[in-house]
Amino acid sequence: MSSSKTNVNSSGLCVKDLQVEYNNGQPALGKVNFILPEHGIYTVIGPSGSGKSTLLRAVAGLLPDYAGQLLFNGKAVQDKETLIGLVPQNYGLLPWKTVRANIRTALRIARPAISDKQEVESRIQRWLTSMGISELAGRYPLSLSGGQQQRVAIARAFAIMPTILLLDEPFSALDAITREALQVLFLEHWLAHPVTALFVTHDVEEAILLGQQIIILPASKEETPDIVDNRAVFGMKHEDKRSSEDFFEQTKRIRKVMREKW
Ligand SMILES: Nc1ncnc2c1ncn2[C@@H]1O[C@H](COP(=O)(O)OP(=O)(O)OP(=O)(O)O)[C@@H](O)[C@H]1O
Repeated sequence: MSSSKTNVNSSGLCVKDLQVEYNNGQPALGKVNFILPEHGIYTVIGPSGSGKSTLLRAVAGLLPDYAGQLLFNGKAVQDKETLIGLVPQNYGLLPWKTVRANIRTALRIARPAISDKQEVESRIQRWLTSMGISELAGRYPLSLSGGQQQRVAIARAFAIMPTILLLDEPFSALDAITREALQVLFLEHWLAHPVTALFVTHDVEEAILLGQQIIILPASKEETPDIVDNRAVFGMKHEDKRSSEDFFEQTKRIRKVMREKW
């Protein structure tokens, strides 16, 4: 997508001419432009080292330095009003706190205005129930399976109601069956509570199943990312996606870009 099309006044997350170099002066992320509309979800794929995590770190406000602009509804994403939720690959749970306390701590930090204890507890309970893990509330993260820990991480991310939800390969450490179950669960929750989301994955199928648009980062920092419109597949019933002609066509389209640019 060319930078001229990236209008900084658009609503949603506007990434304009974003480029990142770490201290060593090597480019970590080539020039990226896109607009993720509010309540939209885009997936990001790219080869190892192409800058997927760097892109998320920049949006999360974790990088002191970058070139370009990062705006949400016209304001800098670092603005206090923009609450960022992050679901990392390694779940990011506090091992010394129970499942319930993990979510409670996140709420206390991210949503200090919700001070009513009962409201906090009922919100935690609601999310634990909807992620199918209420019986795990008193357990510690390290006593849980990877899939269970990731359910907790997702419950926690949705519970704080972030302005932007960033997911960094959240399912890549899981076995195929658990992964597919969590894809369905995540999508159901996202459809019910469509938070503006950027979802990084290594997996082409996952990118097609979960993104309205798919941002494909190239291996070379000199090249422009490709952005593939995936609304046709995204709009289907989840169980029909994989067997559809559109899904097959998208797979071919993305693999072609991978052959040329990875
Ligand atoms: N803290 C850092 N300091 C210096 N260079 C870094 C740092 N973090 C990442 N890089 C470099 O920036 C580039 C992009 O890294 P990044 O982790 O964003 O890629 P990625 O696409 O997420 O890779 P992977 O799929 O392997 O996780 C790589 O060349 C990496 O070596």
